[in-house]
Amino acid sequence: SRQPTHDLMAIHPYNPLEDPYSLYPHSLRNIDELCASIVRSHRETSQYRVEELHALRWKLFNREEIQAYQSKSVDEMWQHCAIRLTEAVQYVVEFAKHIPGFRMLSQNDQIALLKTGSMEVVLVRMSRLFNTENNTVFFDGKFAGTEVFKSLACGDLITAVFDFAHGMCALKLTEQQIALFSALVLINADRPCLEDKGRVQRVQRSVEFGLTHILHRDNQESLMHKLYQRVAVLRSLCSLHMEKLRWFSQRYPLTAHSLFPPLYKELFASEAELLPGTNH
Ligand SMILES: CCS(=O)(=O)c1ccc(CNC(=O)N2CC3(CCCC3)c3nc(-c4c(OC)ncnc4C4CC4)ccc32)cc1
Repeated sequence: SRQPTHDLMAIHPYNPLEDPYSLYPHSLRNIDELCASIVRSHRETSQYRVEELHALRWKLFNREEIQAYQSKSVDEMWQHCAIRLTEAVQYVVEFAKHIPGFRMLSQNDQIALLKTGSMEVVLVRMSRLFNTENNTVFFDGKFAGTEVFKSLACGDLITAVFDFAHGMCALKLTEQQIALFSALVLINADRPCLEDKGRVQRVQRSVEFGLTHILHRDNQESLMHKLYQRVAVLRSLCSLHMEKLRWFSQRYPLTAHSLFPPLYKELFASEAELLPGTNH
């Protein structure tokens, strides 16, 4: 039976006879072109190429550098991380803009999808920054273990992020599979506050078809089910993050509301907090 929370990965049976193009009136001639444009967009906006990360994988923070991170105050470290995360989200916004069909959606729906999906895509992409051999993540130019994030005072969240990344790395996804999976995480017709759900659904279906097409071609249809499960973990990770963010904003209101990068107000502030006139 279809579990309601996982309809994002509704299994779309691969039917080679069905011409995907006939289903989705896109400017693209066929499903290969759709996949190619999403993969190209992922490559151009992935912030770090896997080859670069591989070359840097043993560049670790030394004792002094770790000490420096750990002696930051909670709000200093959150602010420092916020800047890094905002950079990562901006690349995801660029990625979204080149997903065929995304720009055809209304401004409101584009913001609504990014508001709820950009953090999820950042987390999927973060799994590419992991070196599972020494349990470190590429952060601030070097590879960092969980101890670097101690002063964030949210060890459970960091542990959950590291665990999620290990789970993603275990799937050994190719860049093409990560590209299509990221697009599918973003284009989700069940996100709240969508004006034209039907239109988002059509774009979602074409991306779903692209992912099943790629997995069929790679002879890895079994991955779909595992990606299915990853989406559920992503959701819980993001709600844990929002919970920490609420805790942090209450404890350090000044930092959260004035120092967090403007993207915060754009993407994460609740409607009530949005400055008048910035409503889309
Ligand atoms: C989104 C733009 S925004 O609205 O302005 C915005 C909104 C919220 C925050 C506060 N959260 C935060 O800073 N977080 C949370 C998390 C850890 C849990 C989930 C992602 C994280 N991760 C990183 C990060 C990495 O950021 C690019 N890159 C590698 N590693 C890491 C750390 C292992 C977690 C760096 C900051 C960071 C900041 C900014």
